[in-house]
Amino acid sequence: MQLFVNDLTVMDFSYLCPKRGMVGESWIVDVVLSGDLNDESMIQDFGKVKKNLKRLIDDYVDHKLLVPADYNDVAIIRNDDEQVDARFTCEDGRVLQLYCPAEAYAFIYGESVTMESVGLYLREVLATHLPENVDNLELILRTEVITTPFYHYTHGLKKHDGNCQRIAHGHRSKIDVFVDGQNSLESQEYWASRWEDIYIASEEDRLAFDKRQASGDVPGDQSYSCFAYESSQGYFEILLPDADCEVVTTDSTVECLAQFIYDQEKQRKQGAAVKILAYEGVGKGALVCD
Ligand SMILES: Nc1nc2c(c(=O)[nH]1)N=C([C@H](O)[C@H](O)COP(=O)(O)OP(=O)(O)OP(=O)(O)O)CN2
Repeated sequence: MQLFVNDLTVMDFSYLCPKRGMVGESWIVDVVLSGDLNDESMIQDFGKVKKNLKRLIDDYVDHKLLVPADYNDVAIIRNDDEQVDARFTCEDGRVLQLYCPAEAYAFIYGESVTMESVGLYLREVLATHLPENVDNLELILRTEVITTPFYHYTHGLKKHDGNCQRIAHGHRSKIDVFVDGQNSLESQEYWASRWEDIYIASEEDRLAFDKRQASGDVPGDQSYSCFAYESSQGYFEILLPDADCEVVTTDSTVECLAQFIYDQEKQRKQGAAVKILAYEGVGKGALVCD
């Protein structure tokens, strides 16, 4: 007998990719449990499946930076104070470096982070938390079907009192733009291109290179920026190429990003009526209009 739960949760995270750099993602999780019926004539109470498995997925992947532990150009140094220094060099030589509390990362076996490698990692964790009558668990990871332009972004919300304060977590997000009441595919494509695999930083978090806590030089081949902040989970620092960043003068909540896109579109469309629906992952976001 099998029990399924679709849309168990959405994992919002970022990962380091040899080709793309830092990629924000939102993956929907479905689960299938196989086993015998228990005393309640259930494989497991849906309430328990949802609560327990979602908590584990939140603990092990959600809002973390996923690092492919077997990639040949990643250096990971765990310091005594539980800060982890992760320096990742992409195939084209770009360096991405983070210096964050250990719980901000998940180290995934394999040379790259894929649905398959994350599925194996999670399955191993979840399998040890199943009741005795359940003998197998299948995880299905998938992305939202989006038929219009979308982008992948990574950010951190230093003022958030939960895990969104982690400096490198992200989302795969749809963007809807209406100009004079009409859907503007041109604007949507513009933002999907501008924010393809982007890191969104706040100007006030910029850190001078000589104040960095992470080890290693700033590469000299292209221009880099460093951003850092202290929040309730600890000290977070990131170094990355300027070409991979959008630096805003506000926080990067979805409300602020919708306003940023709105302001830019008002300039691009020279006074036309503009309406923006900016998403943060799946099924939620902020709306700004005239
Ligand atoms: N009003 C806003 N609330 C939150 C924002 C925001 O921009 N505006 N942003 C965040 C975080 O960035 C976070 O990544 C959002 O993720 P979410 O999955 O919604 O958060 P939870 O894990 O708490 O929700 P689950 O349903 O458990 O996945 C937070 N809030």
